[in-house]
Amino acid sequence: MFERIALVGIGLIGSSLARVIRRDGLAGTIAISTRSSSTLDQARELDLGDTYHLDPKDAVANADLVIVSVPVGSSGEVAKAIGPALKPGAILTDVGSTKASVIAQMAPEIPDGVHFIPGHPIAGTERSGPDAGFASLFENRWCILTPQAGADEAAVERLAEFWRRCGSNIDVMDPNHHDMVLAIVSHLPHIIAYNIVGTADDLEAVTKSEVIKYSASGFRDFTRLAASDPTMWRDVCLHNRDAILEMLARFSEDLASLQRAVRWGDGDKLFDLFTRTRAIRRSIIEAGQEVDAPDFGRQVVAHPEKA
Ligand SMILES: NC(=O)C1=CN([C@@H]2O[C@H](COP(=O)(O)OP(=O)(O)OC[C@H]3O[C@@H](n4cnc5c(N)ncnc54)[C@H](O)[C@@H]3O)[C@@H](O)[C@H]2O)C=CC1
Ligand SMILES: O=C(O)C(=O)Cc1ccc(O)cc1
Repeated sequence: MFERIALVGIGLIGSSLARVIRRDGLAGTIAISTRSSSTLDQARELDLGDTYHLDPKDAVANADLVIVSVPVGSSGEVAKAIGPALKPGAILTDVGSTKASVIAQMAPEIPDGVHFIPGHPIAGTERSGPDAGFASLFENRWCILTPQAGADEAAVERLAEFWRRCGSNIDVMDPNHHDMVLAIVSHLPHIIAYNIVGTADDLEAVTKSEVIKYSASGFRDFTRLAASDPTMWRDVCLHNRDAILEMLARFSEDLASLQRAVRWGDGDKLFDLFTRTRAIRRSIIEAGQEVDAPDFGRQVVAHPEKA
């Protein structure tokens, strides 16, 4: 699909892209760049690309697709570094979990003639680093593109086709809407998981050992999310602040109402809520979304659009 693809950042997402691009022959050459030489060495040992560069300018020069896969707080710094080296007509995209902030950081650094089309694959795990990636990560998952008004339609379609070739379905969305939706479906669940595991960790040592011993009982599911990369999630919290605060406010109100139902023994209220939420999981399964994390055994049902 592309002569040369440059991957800036080669962690879980960058290395999964490298693997699927190589497996399916989506590029003539894969150029890899990352900040630390030890991570770059790791990528080389894993044979993820064709050329390896500590200076991202060397990776993006002559690339017709550049994919930035770094924590969202580093997007501006990366854009500043690569901006002057980007080829006119190239497509520049990212995979960041927040979109308005990434656009605000990157757009001013992009020269005219380069097609900047932000993106976000809704696919991942709690693992990080070049050895965590796998080629099938994006299969049957959504990838959201948030092009700015006036973006070149042919370039948007070319990027959409790239993601389809990686196995994903495409949605196009306004960046602020993206940030609001992702705050509730992804950012809040991670914050809640970090919080509950942190609360358990604050308990006395004796209780803590019981927490580990009996972790099969619900707590375990939270520990997977709470094991996610601290840098990535610090940046998500700092860069989707308003939407996360809005969702946390609603969450806290609902939690207070649940607390009241427990205190006053309002069984009907509890039963009604638990019945409503059970139906949500059923609809996720019916929509063909994966319901278990890869480590716990994948249950993937073909997406209806693809079936
Ligand atoms: N982990 C996940 O499940 C998902 C993550 N994302 C987004 O993808 C992006 C990357 O996340 P992961 O691959 O999971 O992270 P990761 O921690 O596995 O990899 C991050 C990579 O970026 C590099 N890096 C960090 N700062 C850099 C800089 N200033 N210049 C150059 N390279 C730099 C690191 O060396 C590493 O190679 C993040 O923006 C995240 O929000 C999107 C979807 C899912
Ligand atoms: O591991 C999980 O359950 C995830 O939720 C993965 C994930 C993390 C961040 C994203 O922006 C998208 C997907």
